[in-house]
Amino acid sequence: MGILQTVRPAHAPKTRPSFRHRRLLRNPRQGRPQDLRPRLLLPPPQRGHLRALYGSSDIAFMPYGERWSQQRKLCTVEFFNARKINSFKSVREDEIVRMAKHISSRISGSLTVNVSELALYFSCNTTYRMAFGRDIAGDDFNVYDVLREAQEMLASFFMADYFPLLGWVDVATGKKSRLRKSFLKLDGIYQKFIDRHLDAKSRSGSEENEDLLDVLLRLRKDGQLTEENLKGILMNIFIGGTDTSSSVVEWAMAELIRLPELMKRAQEEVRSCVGRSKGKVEESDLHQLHYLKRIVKETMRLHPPAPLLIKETMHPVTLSNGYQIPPKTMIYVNAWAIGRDPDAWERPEVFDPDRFVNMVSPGVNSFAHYDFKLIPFGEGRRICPGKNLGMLMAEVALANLLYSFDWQLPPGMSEEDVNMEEALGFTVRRKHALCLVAAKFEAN
Ligand code: HEM
Repeated sequence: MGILQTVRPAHAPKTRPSFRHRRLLRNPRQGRPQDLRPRLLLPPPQRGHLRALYGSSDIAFMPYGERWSQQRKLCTVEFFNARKINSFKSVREDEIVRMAKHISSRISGSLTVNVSELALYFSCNTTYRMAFGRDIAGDDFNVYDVLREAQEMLASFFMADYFPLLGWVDVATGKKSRLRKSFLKLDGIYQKFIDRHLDAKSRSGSEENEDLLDVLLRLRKDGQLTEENLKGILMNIFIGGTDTSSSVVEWAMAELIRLPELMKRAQEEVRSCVGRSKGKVEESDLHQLHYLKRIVKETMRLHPPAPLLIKETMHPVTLSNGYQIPPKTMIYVNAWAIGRDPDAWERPEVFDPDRFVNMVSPGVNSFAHYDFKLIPFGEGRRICPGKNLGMLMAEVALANLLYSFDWQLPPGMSEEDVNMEEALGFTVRRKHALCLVAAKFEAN
């Protein structure tokens, strides 16, 4: 996740109405900008434990500046672009087929489907294949566990982040060594693939067929990236790109199973637009699925995968109510609270995808029109560069779940029983896995 970002300085010319900045910086649950200050009089956290990873040489944790800007531009040109994302279309399609097969096997065994796990596997497998060009199933380590542990450590409370002089507490409680061990495991995986890629003589093919690691290795060879940059960027792709899109799918399914009318409408849309003969929803079908797209947006309003955006002021900032923020202040922007703010949204607690009908968005996946009320991908210079890929993975997975299967709650459970508690973490996943009964949809 992006850590550092400028907030427009007080003396800068206004390019947008100032209330937008106020909205961004306000915690609606508390109602006053002052409440953004950490509770219990804690000083602002430095999140040093995060920056220590690869010496902040990745994109997400690198401080704002010329180097960050060059590195981000390089990655955008090389792989966060439509052509490259499209070159992995067949990988995503394969993984959709694998997901459907898994569900069918659960149906024939009269077993429930763990939708949360399934969504995570889909995004992990897809990311793994895009990054390393090989199937996750062929490897002897459990990537899911390694990633889960790393994500947990990232979200943990470290004393040194708040009180640098008390860093010994993290050492004494064993947290620091757990963090190190967990990242050494991830590092071991990256190194293994780097070695394999360097060994493989056959990997001198065209740029068109390069996986993401090929691209990174080429950039390293050209002197545009260091080894640390390379591993840091791999970490961003795995930590930033897997949990996030899968959380959208599990929350969307949880909302829909509680509102069968909405589920039915979404299924009718996808089935009638795509037609039965096709057998699956392809990425090229997504542009017709307007209701599904509204469901995804509504899901991200209520359940933004990255609920807290961390920013740092570079200049003194004065809010329109006179509140001053000094430079070098860490600011948490609470995207979760903004999405539920009654001043911003009518009946914010209701899951209503149709609220977006009259909020015409200028681009297919653009959120810019929503006046900073919907910021699941952040905003500004550090807006998520994987936004289009993340949306694509979430939409195609959800569309296929709705197209091929009918879904029900397990026997004895009613809509009110669906537990919507959130787990603590860097990304907001469900506390309790969503387990549902699937049935293969057969057209009459
Ligand atoms: C639904 C899916 C996703 C969501 C909701 C999401 C959300 C976010 C958010 C909120 C930020 C921080 C933005 C800010 O500070 O203003 C971010 C940054 C970032 N994301 Fe994503 N993300 C998603 C998918 C992805 C994917 C698929 C990738 C890569 C493959 C990715 C890579 C990154 C990177 C590298 C950054 C750091 C950008 C920087 O600091 O310049 N994300 N993401």
